[in-house]
Parts: sequence; structure tokens; C-alpha cells
Amino acid sequence: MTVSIDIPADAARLLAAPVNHLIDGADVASASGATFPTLDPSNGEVLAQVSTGTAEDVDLAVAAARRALRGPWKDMTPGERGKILWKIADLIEERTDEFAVLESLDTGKSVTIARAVDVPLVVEWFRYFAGWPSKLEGATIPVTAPAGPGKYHAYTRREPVGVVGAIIAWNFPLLLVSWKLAPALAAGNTVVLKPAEQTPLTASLFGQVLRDAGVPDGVVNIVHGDGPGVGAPLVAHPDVDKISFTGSTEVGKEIVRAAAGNLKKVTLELGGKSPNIIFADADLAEAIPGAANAIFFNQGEACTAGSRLFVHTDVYDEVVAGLAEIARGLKVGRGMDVDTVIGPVVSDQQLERVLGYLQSGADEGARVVTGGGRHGDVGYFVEPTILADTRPGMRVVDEEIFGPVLTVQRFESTEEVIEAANATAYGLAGGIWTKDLARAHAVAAELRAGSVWINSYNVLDPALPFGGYKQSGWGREHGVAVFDSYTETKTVVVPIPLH
Ligand SMILES: NC(=O)C1=CN([C@@H]2O[C@H](COP(=O)(O)OP(=O)(O)OC[C@H]3O[C@@H](n4cnc5c(N)ncnc54)[C@H](O)[C@@H]3O)[C@@H](O)[C@H]2O)C=CC1
Ligand SMILES: O=C(O)/C=C/C=C(\O)C(=O)O
Repeated sequence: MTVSIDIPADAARLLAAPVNHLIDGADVASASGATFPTLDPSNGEVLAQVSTGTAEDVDLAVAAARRALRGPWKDMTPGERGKILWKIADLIEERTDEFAVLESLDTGKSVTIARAVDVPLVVEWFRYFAGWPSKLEGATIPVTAPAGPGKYHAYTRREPVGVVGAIIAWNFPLLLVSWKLAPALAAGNTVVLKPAEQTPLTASLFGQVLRDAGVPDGVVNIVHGDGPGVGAPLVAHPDVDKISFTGSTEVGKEIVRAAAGNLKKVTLELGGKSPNIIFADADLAEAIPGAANAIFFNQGEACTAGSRLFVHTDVYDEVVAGLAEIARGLKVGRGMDVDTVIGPVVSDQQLERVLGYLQSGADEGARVVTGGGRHGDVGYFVEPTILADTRPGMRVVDEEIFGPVLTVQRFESTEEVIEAANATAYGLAGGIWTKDLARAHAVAAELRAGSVWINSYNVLDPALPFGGYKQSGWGREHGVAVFDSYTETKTVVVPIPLH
């Protein structure tokens, strides 16, 4: 019998009222008064009405964020900022069920996974960055030119970049909020957040948490709406100092062009088509479920998804058979059913995209081992799919699908698989499964990717730098590395006369 989760009372209240913007600490409707519906991807029904932002709302939010840079936020000690970030973590943790349910309803993902993975990770992200405000140090630097040593005292300060525009995607809506806001706030910036139009709910609940945590008005502003209506004016805004973006490579390129007006800083966390390599000596009892999880986690809607599997020819048939057995056993269903593993993809548009890829794979000669089509005829469900005997040049191999679809290719030599793994426009992540750790490290060094997991996959941590080579992005998120893009370094020089 399928057990479904009930909607907690607080979450139900949020769904009943219009989901508004948060501007200068106030819950406000759009200047235009317009709204749009956010839908439940398991059945296409309306979950809530959301205010539709425009450039006018963006202007108000940016002005509030600019003012807040000069307000009480600026005068707080690093310790006070750290305490606020820790408080945000505590409040999210207390409201785990509410956040998990809203995330599941809005994205379609499993509520069980949202509760066990998404929300706890968000809490960890805020706790990790709560420790950083007091550790953002400059340096004292000895100078040689133009004067001799000892004549000048020179030091650096780490200062906030200023107003950050954070534009995020729909696959991990709350987690992406934490990836952008925790470091931005730790460094003393103020923020205008634009959630994805498909998944506005947890950002709205997060807005309530901010007030309860004592974040001063205007430090974080949230404007809902679509890319052209809200994202584009935010990127083009002359009073925004930095854009931090997670989404498609195509929009990432548009953002780079649009940010040129005031040469605002841009960091991009974009798409991927990550290789996952199983060598003949791998522990297949680990590698096969590991490869399945690498693609099917979050319905394949993960930028890091291990979507191109390379298997040594000696174990190819065994691996493909093992993967097919796992894929056939995955429970596809509503995210709100506790035993669901594969929920619907986020929207009808995403469903059409994924089905289009499945059709092109079939047309181009991929062998459908299991899955290959839509699951049911209500909601946006896709069957967990394994396409074997695929090759470069097929769209399913070359392009990011962002659904539960794995392509499998055969290889014989290490050199051959390194070349094939790197033959992609992307460079976000990769996986290597082998008992030969010397080979694993050698191959890890050759992969052109920002994260490589050995005998594991998708291990993410707030302390570990994360980002892409090639067209997977610019800059690094998480860890100390993220502060390169959330702070400006100021050099201060003063003469120190001897008398
Ligand atoms: N790197 C990642 O984690 C993600 C990658 N994708 C990839 O992108 C594909 C399409 O998904 P979409 O939702 O259409 O991604 P998208 O890149 O269009 O949307 C991501 C965010 O960018 C905003 N946006 C769209 N156009 C904009 C513009 N001109 N200026 C500023 N902001 C803009 C959207 O409103 C949303 O908040 C997916 O199938 C997947 O391949 C999608 C989501 C996340
Ligand atoms: O593994 C996780 O919990 C989260 C992964 C997030 C991404 O891969 C993403 O942002 O797409």
C-alpha cells in the first residue's frame, strides 16, 4: 500500500495565500498585480498563485539591497553575522518537514529524499558558512617597489562585492538558495534572489525564516517571475555588482553578454554531461548501484548526473544487465508517496525535452535496454531508461538531457576512455570505479572536470570547491574558493617614516 505524506499546516497556509515577493523586509505583490500559477508536476494541478515580477519590482529590490549595504548589516561584527547564519540553519532544521513537503510538491522529487538529503544539506551549508565571517582575513604584504622594504606598510582587506543577483534553477531549489546565499551573506553582501519560476515555494518559506533569524530588512530580497521578466532585468541592472547563476549553458552565455553593461562580476554553474567510468577490475557490487544512483538520483535532474557511462568491454554485459535490473525496480510515483524514488520531471516542457531525446536516441540507433518512454499519462513521469551501444555524435550522448536517461558506451583501453570521456563541451564532474587506486588517481588527473569521484559519486560538501571546466561554468562555489567571487580584495598602502 502506498503511504502519502500529509501537508503540514504551515505549508498549507503558504499554499493558500498568494506567494509574493520579499522586498525590503515586506511581503509585497507585483507592481503590475499579475500572478502566475506554480504547478504540481505529478498531475499538472495548480499548487499556488505567485506574483509575477517585472523590471519595476527588480528595481525596488535592487534599491533595497543597495540601501541595506549601508544599514545595520554593515555595522554588524563578523561574529554577529555568523550567529545569524547559524540561526537560519536552526530555523530551517526545525521546519524540515514543511520545507521537504513544499520542495516535493513543487519539484516532484521524493519527499523522503528531500527530508533526508536536500533539507539537511541546506542546514549544513548555512552552518559551514556561519564560521566564515570571522575568518575572511586579508594579508600583510612586504613591498619592494617603488620604495625599499620597511618604508611602506601594505595590507589587503576582503570586502563584500556589494549587491549580488542570485538566479537559480528548479532541480534543487532550496539547496541552491543555500549555495548562493550562505557565502554571499557570510561575506557581507546583500542579495536579490530570483528563484526558478517552476519552483518558487521553498524560497518563499525561506523568506519567512530570514525575518525570524534577524536578517535586517533589504539584506535579502526575493523577486519571483520568469527569465525574461525578472532574470534579464536583474542581470542588466547597473546597480547590481555580481550575478551568481545556476542553470543552462545557453542562458549562462546570455548572462555573460547582458552583464557587460557595467562589467558586473559573473559566476556560472551550468550544465554537464559527466562521464562515469567502470573499469574491468571494479567492485561491481558497488559500481553498478553507484552508477545507477549517479544517473537516477533526483530523476536525473542534476547538473552532476553521471549520464555518460563508459564500461570496460570485459564487464559490459554484466554491468548493463545489473543496471537494467535496478532501473526496472525503481519505484516511479508521486514525490509525496514515501516510497517513491523517481518522481515526475519538473514541467511539461521538461517532459517534452526528455521525450524528444528518447525519440532521437531511438532514431539514431541506440539500443533501449529498459524504459524509453513516458510513464503513465497523467503528470510528467519518465521511465528510468538505459540506452546501450551508444556513440559520440548521437544527441543523447552529446547533449545534456536532465532526465532519468543513461547512455552506455563500451571501451577497451585507458587511453581510449580518457579521450572519450573528455570529448564533450562540458566539464562539471566525473566518476571512476576501479580497485587500482594508482590508475584511479592517474585518470582523475586526466579528466577535464571540476569534481572527480573515485569509487563513489556525487559526494558534495560545503567545504569542497565545486564548479565546471569548459562550458560547465565560471568560478567555484563552496569552501574557501567561493570567496574569490563574493569579495573584492582591496590593497591599502601607507608610508611608515622612521621618525
Ligand atoms: N546546471 C544546472 O543545475 C541546471 C541545468 N539546467 C539545464 O537547462 C535546461 C533547461 O532548463 P531551464 O529551466 O530552461 O533552464 P534555464 O537556464 O532557462 O533557467 C534557469 C534560471 O535562469 C532564469 N533565466 C532564464 N532566462 C534568463 C535570462 N535571459 N536572464 C536571466 N535569467 C534567466 C530562469 O528563470 C531560471 O531561474 C535543462 O534541461 C538542463 O539541461 C537546468 C536547470 C539546472
Ligand atoms: O547531490 C546533491 O545532493 C545535490 C546535487 C546538486 C546538483 O547536482 C545540482 O545543482 O544540479
